[in-house]
Amino acid sequence: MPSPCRLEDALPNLQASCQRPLLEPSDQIIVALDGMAPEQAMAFASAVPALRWVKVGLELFVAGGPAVVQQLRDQGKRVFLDLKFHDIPATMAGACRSAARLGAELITVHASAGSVALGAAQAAALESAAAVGLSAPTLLAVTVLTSWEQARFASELAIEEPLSTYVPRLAQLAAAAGIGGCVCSPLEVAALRAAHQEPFALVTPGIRPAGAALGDQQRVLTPAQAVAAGASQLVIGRPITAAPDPVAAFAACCRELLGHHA
Ligand SMILES: O=C(O)c1cc(=O)[nH]c(=O)n1[C@@H]1O[C@H](COP(=O)(O)O)[C@@H](O)[C@H]1O
Repeated sequence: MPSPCRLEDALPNLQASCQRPLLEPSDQIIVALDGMAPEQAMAFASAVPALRWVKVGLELFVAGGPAVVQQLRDQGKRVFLDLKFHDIPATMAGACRSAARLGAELITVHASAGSVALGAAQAAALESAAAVGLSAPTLLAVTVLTSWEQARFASELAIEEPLSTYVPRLAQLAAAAGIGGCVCSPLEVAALRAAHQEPFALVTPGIRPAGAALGDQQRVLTPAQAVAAGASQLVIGRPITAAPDPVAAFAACCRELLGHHA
């Protein structure tokens, strides 16, 4: 994790390279604020004005709670609250009711919770946001985590169906329950996009710029490949946040997408 000072020092370079044409790519990239204490996450976000979307995951939320979401929103950031709810219908609904009140615009649930739980979660999120005068968040159903690879998924979970049909099956379940989009590997985006047109959102983690370390990710593509396949937005964490120069790494991802749009 870089010090906020270094980020601030590097900021003019980012601003110079992030003029108007970069706005669209910077709307497509969601930076996962993992591996940071709440105060570091706040410093990171404020040091990168071109960064529009941030993801608050389990690690940051458990450490900082709902205040983290509010503080990021106060900085003008759009928040993806990624707590991956997976529970019985009543608990899923209650969790989404509370999450929607925080002003998160994207919220994750697990598709494998099933259609009753997904429907209850969706209804609760809509009702709760409306009750406090907020726009309804988009619920995203996580299909199969990008850290799974086919062979281990089959052997450990005893699910023999190929991911190439299992993931679309979960996406269909979510869409039929009224969920607004899915989280999937970029490898599955093209098939899901063929079946589910916009505005159904396809958000893809498992993004690795060419040459970046895979870490625990298994089903990956580069930023440009993921967008070319039909991803709505990309979640990128360590390739940016653990880079020697995170500001430059963010700008490089934006430029890669600009090249794709050109
Ligand atoms: O829901 C997610 O965001 C998610 C789903 C998934 O299948 N795979 C996955 O990596 N993620 C999240 O996306 C981020 C990826 O981070 P990096 O691997 O560091 O780019 C992490 O915050 C994960 O929690």
